[in-house]
Amino acid sequence: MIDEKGILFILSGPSGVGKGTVRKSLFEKDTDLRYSISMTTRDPREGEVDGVDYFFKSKEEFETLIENKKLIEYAQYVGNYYGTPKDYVEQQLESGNDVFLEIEVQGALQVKENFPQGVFVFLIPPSLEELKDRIISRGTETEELVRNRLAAAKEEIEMMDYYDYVVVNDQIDRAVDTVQSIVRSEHCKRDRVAKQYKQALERDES
Ligand SMILES: Nc1ncnc2c1ncn2[C@@H]1O[C@H](COP(=O)(O)OP(=O)(O)OP(=O)(O)O)[C@@H](O)[C@H]1O
Ligand SMILES: Nc1nc2c(ncn2[C@@H]2O[C@H](COP(=O)(O)O)[C@@H](O)[C@H]2O)c(=O)[nH]1
Repeated sequence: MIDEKGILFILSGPSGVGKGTVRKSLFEKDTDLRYSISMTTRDPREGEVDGVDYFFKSKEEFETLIENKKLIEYAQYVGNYYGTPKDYVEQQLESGNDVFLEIEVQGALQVKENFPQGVFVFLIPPSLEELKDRIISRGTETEELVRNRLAAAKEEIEMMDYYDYVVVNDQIDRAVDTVQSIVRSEHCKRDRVAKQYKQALERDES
């Protein structure tokens, strides 16, 4: 059995582009991925469950997590904190499992500093008008929050050059297939496969 650390996949993109929709559909197809449930201080939306959609925290609890270095990244986004739990991600990667993060851009850039070997995927909408329609039609944000999220979206889209892959989420099935192909092809990267073989050969010789 070849042992190797898991791959960290990071999916980013502006609010409303469809990250959650793509991720849920991908996870129905690829059961080997592990989703890292984020921490947030925002209020749960209708139907959201603590420990499934997010770990919902108070501002004080979140700031304690920051102080105790329990997050691999965190960001303030449109008035709330969001962050990725360190222990879960590190344990899963160490056990050889691939981990999937769905996070905004400031956080993704922090992850890139600490996990440069991660695979960074940016999801973009077919147009800004379509993005606005998607946020509004989801029906979860006030008018003010829609405006704030769209303002953030414009800055986020400018950061797409920092990503390894850019996927247009025009049709959901096509976007999911593309992200799944990225996951598969990362497993076939020559360096990764060569390293696995080298480790196995070294073990055989010892
Ligand atoms: N390809 C698509 N075509 C049309 N509508 C879509 C598509 N992908 C997602 N949507 C819809 O767009 C809305 C926003 O999707 P979703 O909540 O997945 O976005 P998100 O990027 O995860 O947002 P956030 O970052 O705010 O959590 C949802 O109503 C979803 O059904
Ligand atoms: N930096 C991080 N961003 C995160 C994390 N979890 C989610 N997010 C992103 O925040 C915005 C808003 O999310 P919403 O659920 O309020 O719509 C969105 O872009 C998420 O992807 C995280 O752990 N770190």
